Amino acid sequence: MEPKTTKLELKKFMDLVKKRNPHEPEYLQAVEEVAETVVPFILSNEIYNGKQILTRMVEPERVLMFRVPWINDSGEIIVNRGYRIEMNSAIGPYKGGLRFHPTVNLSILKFLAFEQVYKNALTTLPMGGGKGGSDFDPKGKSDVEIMRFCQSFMSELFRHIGPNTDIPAGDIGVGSREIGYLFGMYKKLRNEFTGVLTGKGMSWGGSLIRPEATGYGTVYFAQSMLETRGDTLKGKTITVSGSGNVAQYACEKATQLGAKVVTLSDSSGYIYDAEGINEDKLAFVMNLKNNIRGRISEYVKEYPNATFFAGERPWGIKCDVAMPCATQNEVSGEDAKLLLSNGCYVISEGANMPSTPEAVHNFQAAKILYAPGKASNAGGVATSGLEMSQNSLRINWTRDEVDKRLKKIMADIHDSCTKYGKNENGYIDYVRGANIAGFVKVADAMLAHGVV
Ligand SMILES: NC(=O)C1=CN([C@@H]2O[C@H](COP(=O)(O)OP(=O)(O)OC[C@H]3O[C@@H](n4cnc5c(N)ncnc54)[C@H](O)[C@@H]3O)[C@@H](O)[C@H]2O)C=CC1
Ligand SMILES: O=C(O)CCC(=O)C(=O)O
Repeated sequence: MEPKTTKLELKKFMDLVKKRNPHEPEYLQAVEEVAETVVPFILSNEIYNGKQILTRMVEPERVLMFRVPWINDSGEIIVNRGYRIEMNSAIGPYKGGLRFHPTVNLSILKFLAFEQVYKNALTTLPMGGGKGGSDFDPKGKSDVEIMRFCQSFMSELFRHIGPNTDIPAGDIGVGSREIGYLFGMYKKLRNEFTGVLTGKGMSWGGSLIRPEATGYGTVYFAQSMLETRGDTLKGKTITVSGSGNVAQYACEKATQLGAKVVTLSDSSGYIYDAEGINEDKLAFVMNLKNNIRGRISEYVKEYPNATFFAGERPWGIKCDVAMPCATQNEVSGEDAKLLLSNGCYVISEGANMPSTPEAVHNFQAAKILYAPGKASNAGGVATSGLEMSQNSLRINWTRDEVDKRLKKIMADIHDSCTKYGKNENGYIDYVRGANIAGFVKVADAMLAHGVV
């Protein structure tokens, strides 16, 4: 018997999602942004209509929530909460990062996991979507505390993941140090050496260019957008937010391509360096953030020509291109107006969902080149996919080989966005393009698999 089909309606659909996910504002925001473009597409494409595909997609395949007890350096027992959202495995094993940050909750991880499903589909690689993490705050913790926490976290997570099941990686607060501790514990518990995590160190299964990939990819995507207008990054002034992994390598690649990056930030404020953050200054920031783990305000002590603005975000600084690379909802509607009034005409998001719906609306209404994170920051997870391929083949590609593949993937994502997002007047709606291209790939697989 054929299942009974029910026609999709945006309002009814969103009412249902809101009812099922109360108190999850970030998740509802991410779903609504996709539904606004995908529902009309479903309604005009008979094969998807009535199959409840979107209704199935917004229900995670599995949500894991667990206790993470550990002992701090003062001998106290601390209890954090761990999560893994296994969102969708239609096109491959669950894949996506782990976030350690005090703000982590179910809403944030579900929004990230949902975005990851679409993003991973865009990469053209066989990866489903997932995300996880903990409300653990790595700030101010000793190295040994970080290790103990990671070991406790993995002592539960290990039974749910595997190289063909679910492959976590880094995100905010999880870098190469944490991946090392997590991998060590997984290896001990399972007694096997496999590519169960990506972002690994080079001597134990990592890929060249993975640390750089998200930031580089965001810049490559900006380049592709500029090309549609016969333009390049050379000579452009860029504002970047964040000063972590994504921000650092966005700054590096943009500078290599002849642009001038004038800002970086962290949760305490931003620095403005009108002369540009060149290679030497970036090396200072990398040491400050990756080794010393200090605040971005230290920058102005080393480079007194720069200014630190406490508690502010960098969107009031005049620029041609903005790359938000810190966190979700860091660009408000008002920030967007400010960027536009100062002449900014390219936004390439390195972070996940950094622009509020009002900001996205303002960018699109002004017909500037605006790329949502699920397209422009997909280079990180794509290179994780390349790390998985190298692990399976038991080989290591050269830096040039991985970078060449990353560039091609980012160009292909740009093509997919253009295919589904180009309006009759020639304007490319990258939000619609990314959402529909991602949806089609996952939906086709779900249709083939039946109602499961
Ligand atoms: N690491 C990766 O490969 C990928 C990361 N992303 C996204 O990029 C963004 C940055 O991640 P990473 O650079 O990996 O993390 P990170 O931990 O290396 O750096 C995070 C940066 O954001 C800043 N930040 C965090 N919360 C903030 C807040 N509330 N206000 C202002 N600044 C804040 C931190 O100070 C830090 O500079 C996140 O949205 C993440 O989801 C997206 C794709 C891949
Ligand atoms: O490399 C990965 O698997 C995860 C990257 C990630 O978390 C993201 O794309 O947001």
